[in-house]
Amino acid sequence: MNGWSAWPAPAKLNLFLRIVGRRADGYHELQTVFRLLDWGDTLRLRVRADGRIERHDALPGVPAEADLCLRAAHLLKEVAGSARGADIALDKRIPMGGGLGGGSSDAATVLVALNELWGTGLGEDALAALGLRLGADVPVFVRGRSAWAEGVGERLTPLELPPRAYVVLDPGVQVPTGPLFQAPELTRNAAPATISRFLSGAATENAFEPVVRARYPRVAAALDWLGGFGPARLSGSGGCVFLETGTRAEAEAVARRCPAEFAAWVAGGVDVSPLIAAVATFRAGASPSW
Ligand SMILES: C[C@@](CO)(OP(=O)(O)O)[C@H](O)COP(=O)(O)OP(=O)(O)OC[C@H]1O[C@@H](n2ccc(N)nc2=O)[C@H](O)[C@@H]1O
Ligand SMILES: Nc1ncnc2c1ncn2[C@@H]1O[C@H](COP(=O)(O)OP(=O)(O)O)[C@@H](O)[C@H]1O
Repeated sequence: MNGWSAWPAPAKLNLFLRIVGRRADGYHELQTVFRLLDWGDTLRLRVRADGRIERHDALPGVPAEADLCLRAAHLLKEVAGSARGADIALDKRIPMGGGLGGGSSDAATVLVALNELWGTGLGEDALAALGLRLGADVPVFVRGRSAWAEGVGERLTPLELPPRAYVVLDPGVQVPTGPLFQAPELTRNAAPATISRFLSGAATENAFEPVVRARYPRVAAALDWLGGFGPARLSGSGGCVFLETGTRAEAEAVARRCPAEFAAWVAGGVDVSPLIAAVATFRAGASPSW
């Protein structure tokens, strides 16, 4: 052991996303279903005694002040008043700007893991509130449960969903979230749905899909190709798209046929994040790994 431990930062899919209003501060009220995946990034962390927070492998195009791993570590250190620091390394697998919540999940994992490693003792509610200061998608990853979400995504009701596999397709385009929420053609006043309508299969749309389809031809092409195998959907504000299947083998059969212009892989949906198991492992005195 060299002091490093490995912590999972899973990706998410939005199985449904509807925008039902807009707050006075310009943020949108939405309803969405976050499905956590058994696949994602890995954060490697090591406590430093000198109080410094160091990032070992900067993400291309992301300056330190925008890096969500660093922002999460500094925020926790400031709020909890910890004298300790951390070395942070990230094995990045989740495509950036893909609508799979990679940056948000990385931030949540840093908050949750450093809270353990530093012994700062914040509870789940306090960590979720800190996460919300970093991004609307961070609380679901802190709480670590697939969930029905309202508000800006922070009012969460955990869901137990049937076991499903997913083919996830990356068209190779980064879609920035902010401008999409500003799109004039976005439907932002839809009638609210209910959890039971979602569970019955009657609510599966994503409000961003028509906007992203029209603005990003490669995403449209990915939806069209995957749509040949079943109802393909956009995740979040895109650009990744996905298809739900009953078994992993079905998903793998589709992924194998993916044309070279896209990248495809297969992931399983989980009700509980692998981050929860990592915390339990750490509390039992072992080193988490993923
Ligand atoms: C669309 C969703 C669906 O899960 O995910 P992604 O596609 O980004 O993964 C989320 O709502 C995105 O959450 P997140 O990516 O954390 O967004 P933030 O960083 O908080 O916000 C980026 C920008 O989007 C706009 N924004 C975000 C959330 C929201 N409910 N209303 C908004 O209007 C704001 O202009 C904000 O400045
Ligand atoms: N650790 C990180 N991982 C990914 N993106 C990050 C990270 N830190 C900051 N960012 C910034 O956040 C933006 C959106 O990130 P990401 O979570 O990957 O996409 P999305 O919001 O579409 O799910 C990136 O384009 C990047 O500029």
